[in-house]
Amino acid sequence: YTVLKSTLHSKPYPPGPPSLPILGVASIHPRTEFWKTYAEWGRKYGVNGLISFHILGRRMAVLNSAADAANLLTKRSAIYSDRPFPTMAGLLMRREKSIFYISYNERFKMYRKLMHRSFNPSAAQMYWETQEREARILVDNIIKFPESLVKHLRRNAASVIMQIAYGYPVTRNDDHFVVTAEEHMRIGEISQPQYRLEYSMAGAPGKWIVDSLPFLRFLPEWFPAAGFKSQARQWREEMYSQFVEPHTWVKQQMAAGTAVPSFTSELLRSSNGPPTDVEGEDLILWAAGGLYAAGADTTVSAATTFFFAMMMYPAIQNRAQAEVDAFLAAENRLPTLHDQAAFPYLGCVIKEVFRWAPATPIGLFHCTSQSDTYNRFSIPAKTTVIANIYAMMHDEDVYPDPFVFDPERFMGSSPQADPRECVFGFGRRVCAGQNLAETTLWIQICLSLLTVNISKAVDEHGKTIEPEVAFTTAIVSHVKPFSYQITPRSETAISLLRQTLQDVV
Ligand code: HEM
Repeated sequence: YTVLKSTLHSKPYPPGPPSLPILGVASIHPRTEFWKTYAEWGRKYGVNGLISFHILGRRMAVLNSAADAANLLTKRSAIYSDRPFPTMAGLLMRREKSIFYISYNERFKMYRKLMHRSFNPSAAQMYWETQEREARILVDNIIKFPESLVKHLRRNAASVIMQIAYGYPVTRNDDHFVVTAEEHMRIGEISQPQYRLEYSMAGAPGKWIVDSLPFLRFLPEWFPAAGFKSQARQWREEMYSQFVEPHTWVKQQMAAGTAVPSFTSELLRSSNGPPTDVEGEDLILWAAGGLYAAGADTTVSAATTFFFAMMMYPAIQNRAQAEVDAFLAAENRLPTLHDQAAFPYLGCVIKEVFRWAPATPIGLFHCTSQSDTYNRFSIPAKTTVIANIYAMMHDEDVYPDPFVFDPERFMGSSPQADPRECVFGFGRRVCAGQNLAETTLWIQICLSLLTVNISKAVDEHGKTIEPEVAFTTAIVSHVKPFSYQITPRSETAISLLRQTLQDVV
């Protein structure tokens, strides 16, 4: 059908790898780190990296260059700002109001307005105290229990997000709200049904026959082969209650006069926010509900990459530590988010963390709302459009020696392009929490550099264990588990840290 359509078209689709009728590239599509394959296909078959292909009839276009992403996703955002909407994980689970799935419509614009009001760089300063306090708790935990580094990073990200979204402090690893939010991410909030991804029970390809044969959705729930319908209903209800429970908690806190300022409480309270009638409240509930899935895992991925990179590049760790040590010596206090400008090298380290191993290598998929023509190619309506952020961040023309972790790229009189222009996505769907992500990471990284060293682990014969540089395949990709050693440093910084933590208690 697609082939026929292509031949009938006056303009061809962008070129792509060899493809079979019906199956498309399904048989040659890799299961892991397919962003590397997309980059390769872009070089082999593409026009400046632009390629397209289909999988089981669904047309996909991959943008391997930042220029194409800017030209289409940003400059033509009126056409390129929808999201693909899968049958099982989207339609049957009624996720059309989810910030990840919602089309580019009036309700979507309201979400973005609410998030912008609360998360723009100046408004987001209201969360700085929380981010700073949580970062101090994080570092204290890392010093005490270094073997659980990633667990601490997870708990920290969860706690920061839950406080931003609901003013809800997470004090235990088995916190009810966090456990259910994690479970629902696994079910499928940012699942992409074309792929086998970690967080995609609802979106796993081939798992739900209704994704291939959408008309089956009309079967009644009791029909023998329609088990997917009751599963969808159960997940839909569970995921909805995951949004309702913390929202209701905020309302109880507000009624009792004990609510701390948060995204939800400020909007429920604000006179110039949306009217808090049933409809307005539903908007706030769905906007806040997406924050955990969007912000927790991504932040953990970037923070873990930071520790991994510092372990792999000790000279860079030393140089970043020299900068934070000089601040401590001059000021005799711990840095806060107000001090960001005093750490130029640290700023470059963070940019390089974003570039070297982008947390979302293929971003979140966009979808065209109408057909378009780009250069001499046709991009039909309902094409899934993938920005290959990984490829853009490893483009040798933009970043020479792209696999080397080198913050100096961003220094001097002709710095290389700022990765933040790409790693947070594009156009009207660009990450709504970019500033929050950057500040959370900044304070975590700054305090970690001051207080701990990370180095490669040593085996029982005293031999250094060389870690593999390997990443998981998922919408949010993580460096694979690695051995390391963490040791405390700077007694002055640690005693200042413990002092401030006591003040908090
Ligand atoms: C290192 C951390 C993060 C990275 C790398 C990241 C990256 C991204 C990317 C690539 C997208 C998709 C953009 C597109 O479709 O073009 C996105 C969307 C989004 N992000 Fe982030 N993000 C991070 C942290 C956060 C945080 C902390 C929050 C909120 C507190 C957040 C909230 C969102 C939301 C709500 C969306 C959906 C926007 C939409 O569909 O309109 N993100 N993010």
